[in-house]
Amino acid sequence: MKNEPQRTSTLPNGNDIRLPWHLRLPAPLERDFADYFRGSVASVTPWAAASLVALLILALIVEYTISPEAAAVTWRPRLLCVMLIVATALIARRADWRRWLHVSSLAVAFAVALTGNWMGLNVDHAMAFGLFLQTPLAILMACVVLRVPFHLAAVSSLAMLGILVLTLFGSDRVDRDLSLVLLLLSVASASMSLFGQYIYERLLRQHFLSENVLFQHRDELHSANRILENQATVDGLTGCLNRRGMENRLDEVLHGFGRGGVSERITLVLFDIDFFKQYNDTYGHLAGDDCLKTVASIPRSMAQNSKDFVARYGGEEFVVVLVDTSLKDALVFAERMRTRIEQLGLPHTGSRISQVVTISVGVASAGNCDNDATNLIKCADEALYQAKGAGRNRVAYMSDQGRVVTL
Ligand SMILES: Nc1nc2c(ncn2[C@@H]2O[C@H](COP(=O)(O)OP(=O)(O)OP(=O)(O)O)[C@@H](O)[C@H]2O)c(=O)[nH]1
Repeated sequence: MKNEPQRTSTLPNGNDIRLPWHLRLPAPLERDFADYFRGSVASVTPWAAASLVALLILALIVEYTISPEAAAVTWRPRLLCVMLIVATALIARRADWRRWLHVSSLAVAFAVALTGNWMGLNVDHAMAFGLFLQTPLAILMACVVLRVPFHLAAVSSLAMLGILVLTLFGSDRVDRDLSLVLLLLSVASASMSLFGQYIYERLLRQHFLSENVLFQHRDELHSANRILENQATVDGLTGCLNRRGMENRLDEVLHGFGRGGVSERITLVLFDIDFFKQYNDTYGHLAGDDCLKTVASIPRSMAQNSKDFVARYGGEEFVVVLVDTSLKDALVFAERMRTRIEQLGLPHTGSRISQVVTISVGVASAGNCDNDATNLIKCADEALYQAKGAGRNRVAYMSDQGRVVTL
């Protein structure tokens, strides 16, 4: 047996699209489709209008060639129809007028149909009977050329056929048999054009639905990508950026600010929990995880600028990047963060320098470290190493002269 490919998406694909016979879609989709339909019609309306105008002018030339007297009667209604067609073409060009497009197209169709009937009764020539056939022509035009929606075209066709019946059978001028032939011809061409319009609209709706499904698939894919990207750059335990996320963001801010020429105002604060190995050994790994979460929450609550960010650089090492901050302000930040973590009073009996959890901090400014991410981290790491060496639970920084100073 042939293996069917496994479907992972819950969204429908092209084969799942089934339209009801009446073609109506659920309300919100139907509204979107109406806009989509008008948009697709608007692009062809000027061409349709041009061909209709050409047709009417040709009809007038033919009428004039056959009978100049007849043309003297028909040119005015023809001109009225041309004016309406031009108005419709203009409506199609303006997006804010397009809601009138179908109304205007129907007005054109009715004008051509009714003037045909009127001319049929008033032109005193054998060809006058042919003018009654303008009624099906108008239906055809409304349905196919100007692409009026099927339900509107169907109702209008019925109305126009009703008018044709009244005109033909209400006048003594037209022979009964001829009236019947004209009516049957009209019904036949109206049915054909309506059928064509039904098929066209069905295909258009199916195309619209396929596109809709495609957009939904695209959105689903985008949000899946966003989730994956988030998972790839965020640390699951603390909710801070992970190392990869940090490197991306740091490059971004360094380059972004570099363009503005102020990347020296980016400072990097690197800190590490003192004797964390002993913390794990004393309280267990789970308690160690809780400790990491609590400690990380302090710089996160302190970072003010929306571009600042906190990242977990390694096991119990964190980075805070302060954007548009001088080294002096960053040192104030670092010292305050160190104090607040100490003041949390998280018991740490395994620490050799305190009874509570403390951190050591290294600070470096991009201005002092070549405005480069790798160098900036290296400078901060050097400062952190010195802070550890100087007894831990303190802040050290890389000075302008490239020397590490411990506070
Ligand atoms: N609970 C927990 N522990 C972790 C995690 N990641 C790393 N660690 C632990 O963090 C400890 C880091 O130990 P060290 O690098 O020796 O650092 P330290 O004990 O803090 O020593 P100093 O930095 O010199 O004060 C190791 O014991 C790791 O197992 C984690 O996600 N959860």
